Amino acid sequence: MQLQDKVAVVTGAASGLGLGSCRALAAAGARIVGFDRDADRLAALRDALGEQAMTAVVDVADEASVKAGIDQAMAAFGAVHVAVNCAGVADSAKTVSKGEPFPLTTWNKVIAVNLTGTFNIIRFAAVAMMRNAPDGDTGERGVIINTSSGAAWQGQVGQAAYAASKAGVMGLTLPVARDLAEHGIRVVSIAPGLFDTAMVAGLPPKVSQSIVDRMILYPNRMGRPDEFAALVRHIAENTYLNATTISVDAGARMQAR
Ligand SMILES: CC(=O)CC(=O)SCCNC(=O)CCNC(=O)[C@H](O)C(C)(C)COP(=O)(O)OP(=O)(O)OC[C@H]1O[C@@H](n2cnc3c(N)ncnc32)[C@H](O)[C@@H]1OP(=O)(O)O
Ligand SMILES: NC(=O)C1=CN([C@@H]2O[C@H](COP(=O)(O)OP(=O)(O)OC[C@H]3O[C@@H](n4cnc5c(N)ncnc54)[C@H](O)[C@@H]3O)[C@@H](O)[C@H]2O)C=CC1
Repeated sequence: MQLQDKVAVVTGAASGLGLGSCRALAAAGARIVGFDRDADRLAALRDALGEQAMTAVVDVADEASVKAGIDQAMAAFGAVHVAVNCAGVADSAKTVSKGEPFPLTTWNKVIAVNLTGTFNIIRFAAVAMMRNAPDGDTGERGVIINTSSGAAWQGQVGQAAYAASKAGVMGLTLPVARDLAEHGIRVVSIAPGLFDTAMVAGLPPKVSQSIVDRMILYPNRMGRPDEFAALVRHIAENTYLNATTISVDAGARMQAR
């Protein structure tokens, strides 16, 4: 899809990989609709991108909030062509810790944001995309890009909920792509390794340091949000990519710890 003057909804837009995606898609000429639950940092995004962007405080886990956000995007820009799911949380705990079972509140939160939240955006964005006229050459109406994680295959100690949520994102990619193919809507997920964002800054330093020291092949460093965003842009622009999950991880392979 040519991104010039298209409309891209990005969740988790106030930080990290979502913010990087907003910048990259804006640089390609798209108008940006940034969703996040963090109102203050969304204002910074709007200030940075000016009239090319609008933002809305949206909780992706909440159906009514997502519907209202997509309605706002339609009212402001008249269409949705691209949806990028980056909102996510990484709360971790061991399955049993100090004799106590994994807190179900943590499980429910991680699944609600990472998995249900992704599907909420998919559902409402797809309805909006179906209103687009098909591209004259390709028949394309839209593209949905999800963020899974290397943890979907290789979750570490403490990542049961997170890994399950990200495996869920990977798992829904093919059936949703099949559901939406007849409408000219593609669905592709990205499985990042370790990227330098607020989420990773929140991990115990021992955890992130041991990944950088021992588990990343080459280049031996964390990824930068612009390196993730370059892949988002490529997926949006390359109409032949569909129904798959692409790793961007410098060859990282997680050990137990
Ligand atoms: C964000 C992405 O999408 C990409 C990724 O997933 S990259 C992978 C990110 N990994 C994680 O998020 C791991 C999550 N797990 C954890 O943070 C921790 O395991 C936990 C907080 C859940 C439990 O930690 P804990 O209660 O200290 O567990 P415990 O078994 O007692 O730990 C023993 C030791 O191993 C260390 N350890 C635990 N998990 C570790 C890990 N994954 N890597 C390195 N060291 C680890 C602990 O720091 C502790 O060290 P000390 O004894 O020196 O304090
Ligand atoms: N940073 C990394 O190494 C990796 C990140 N990921 C995934 O990439 C995505 C982006 O993560 P980062 O940019 O690293 O994290 P981040 O913490 O920098 O950004 C996540 C954003 O999501 C927002 N958010 C959280 N819950 C929300 C909700 N319910 N509704 C709306 N917004 C919400 C936060 O406010 C924040 O702005 C997440 O899905 C994460 O799981 C996957 C693999 C690796």
